[in-house]
Amino acid sequence: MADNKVPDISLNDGNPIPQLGFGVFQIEPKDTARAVGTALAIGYRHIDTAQMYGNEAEVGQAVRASGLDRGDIFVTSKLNNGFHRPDDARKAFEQSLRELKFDYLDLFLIHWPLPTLYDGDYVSTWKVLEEFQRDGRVKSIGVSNFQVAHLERLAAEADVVPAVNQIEAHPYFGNEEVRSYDRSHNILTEAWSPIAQGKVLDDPTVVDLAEQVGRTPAQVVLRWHVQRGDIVFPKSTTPKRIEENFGIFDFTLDDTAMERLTALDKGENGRQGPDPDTFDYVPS
Ligand SMILES: NC(=O)C1=CN([C@@H]2O[C@H](COP(=O)(O)OP(=O)(O)OC[C@H]3O[C@@H](n4cnc5c(N)ncnc54)[C@H](OP(=O)(O)O)[C@@H]3O)[C@@H](O)[C@H]2O)C=CC1
Ligand SMILES: O=C(O)C(=O)[C@@H](O)[C@H](O)C(=O)CO
Repeated sequence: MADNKVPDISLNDGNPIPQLGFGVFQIEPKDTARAVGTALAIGYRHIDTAQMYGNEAEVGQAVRASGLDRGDIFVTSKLNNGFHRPDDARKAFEQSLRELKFDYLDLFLIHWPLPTLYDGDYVSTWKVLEEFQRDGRVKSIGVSNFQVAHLERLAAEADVVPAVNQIEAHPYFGNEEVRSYDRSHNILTEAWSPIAQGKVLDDPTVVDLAEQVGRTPAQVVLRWHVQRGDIVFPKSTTPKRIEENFGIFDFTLDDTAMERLTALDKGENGRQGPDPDTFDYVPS
């Protein structure tokens, strides 16, 4: 059997990103260092956190406790929704570095475009991320939950093309229009909720394919994502599942299997999370 080795993908700025990472949304701060420590011990080298998750400090703690070099672990965080105004974004970014106790981040994202807030202005926010990249405190910058219209505005008004766009994607919501824009503009798609928070795992097609290839439903779905070329970072606090989700680079799905999973797409009805065109949540 082939070795299970996580490949790096080159971002449009030349920096490498491991194609599989570990997501920490909805992991309580008290459980985060243990979960991230388990992931790092298994071999994950990419962690996806956010200011909104309230667990950056514990992610930083787990990185230091791992004994690994900081430079060997790719860490992403995201600007929280209350901080789109340039001065607020500067302060919030500095707070992330303080929480993590890092002197740089590998990737920093605008978490949501919030087109109905801040007079629809995410461009001035983006220009502040360009500033962080220029001064070396973040290696790569990107966006999350940006729809095609939002990306088109950045293309027209900003200097740097986002390295990634982190969007909801899984077999029930392929998000192909945004993925297709990303692909044709050299923006790497990161698929959030890659197993739809577990909701796709008992789908009869997924179960059937898992039996055919002798893998688990989660492994089959995660493998579908990586064969589409996207980045994934499934979340789990269960050590056995953290290990299971890591084992996706030593088998392949054939074209028929890929097509059967793609055909599960329910369009907008398959979306599990908020619609980025209307989402306006700002933490109090
Ligand atoms: N940019 C954005 O707006 C968003 C980004 N994200 C990012 O994407 C990451 C992943 O998405 P997330 O929403 O957490 O959902 P996922 O699709 O990763 O699913 C996580 C859920 O699935 C369960 N699970 C994990 N692995 C398995 C398995 N092998 N078998 C069965 N069940 C399993 C987990 O349970 P348990 O923990 O109990 O094992 C948890 O309930 C987040 O952690 C975050 O980093 C997510 C949402 C929005
Ligand atoms: O997990 C994230 O990154 C999110 O943005 C979500 O928490 C999102 O805000 C949501 O699901 C709100 O219901």
